Amino acid sequence: MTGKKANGSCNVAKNTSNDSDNENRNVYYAMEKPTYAYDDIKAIADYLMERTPVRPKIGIICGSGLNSLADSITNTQSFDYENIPNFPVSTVEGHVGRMIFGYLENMPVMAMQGRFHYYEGYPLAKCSMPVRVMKLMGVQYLMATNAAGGLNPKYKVGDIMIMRDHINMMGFAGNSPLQGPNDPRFGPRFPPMTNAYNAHLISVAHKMAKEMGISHEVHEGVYTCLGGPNYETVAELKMLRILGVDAVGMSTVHEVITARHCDMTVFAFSLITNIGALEYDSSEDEANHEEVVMVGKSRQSICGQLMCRVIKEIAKECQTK
Ligand SMILES: O=P(O)(O)O[C@H]1O[C@H](CO)[C@@H](O)[C@H]1O
Ligand SMILES: Nc1nc2[nH]cnc2c(=O)[nH]1
Repeated sequence: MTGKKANGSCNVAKNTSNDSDNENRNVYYAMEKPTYAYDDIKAIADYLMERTPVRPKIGIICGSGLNSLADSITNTQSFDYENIPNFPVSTVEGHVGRMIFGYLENMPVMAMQGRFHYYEGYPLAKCSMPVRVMKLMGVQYLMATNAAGGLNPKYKVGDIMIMRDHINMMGFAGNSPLQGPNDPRFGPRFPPMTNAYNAHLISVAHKMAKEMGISHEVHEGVYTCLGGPNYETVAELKMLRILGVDAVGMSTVHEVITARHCDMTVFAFSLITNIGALEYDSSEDEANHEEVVMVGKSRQSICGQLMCRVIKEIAKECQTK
């Protein structure tokens, strides 16, 4: 099954016409609602569960240009974000704006083709709200991907950085997806982040990279998320490097915090789509989103293979449990 037709009922939307007035209203509506209470999120999860028989164990978030990570999913059913009541909409090129349900390596999965970013105007809690929808649908593992600028001098464009850790720069400034009243049905008020990224899955990913013969282009490092949408200045990049950042982007950290808060196991990686310019005269090195999306598209097959192999290992482990 593919798409809205197979689903039959996922066209039950706030707006059924797609003229630009309605589109604008949808965007406005999605931005208007600043936070989601447990019941709001449960209503979204219920809406989806009433329309798909898939009970996902793994949630995937596709980064910029990485939509086709979801292409290997079989028996798919998809829901455009704009047709899911109270769901935000994707406004960034390279983010399709669709939730796919189906099976990967025999594991039931749901995949977001398109995520939400702070710079789009959404508060962090809203950016990562879909992670809580995943949780309420039964997801135990979050696999997040992103496009990022490389800061570690060993990294080259097209390399993959398995996320070992992150530095929550936006958190330093008092901005967190967990800000506001805590609902203990999701998790504790003060969740630890020491082991945010699952060490076992990191070692599985290295093993898989070795089997694929791509170990030389797969690294392990520290990611940071800045608010964007502008890319960094030279001074900012130099500072981030001193702080121990290997790759910089505008996403993922809030999703991971939200996932760990509700006790999901997290695996994440960055595709290095550009190299952060540490010199003023290197104008040809200036980051641009077209290049980011293009590199994403050119490397999505290899990223997809790595992800599928990690999922295959999770599937094996789930069978023996
Ligand atoms: O993190 P993802 O969504 O992959 O996208 C990254 O690429 C975009 C900038 O080119 C930003 O949105 C940044 O976060
Ligand atoms: N902040 C940031 N996000 C990115 N996403 C892809 N490349 C970059 C980058 O260089 N900086």
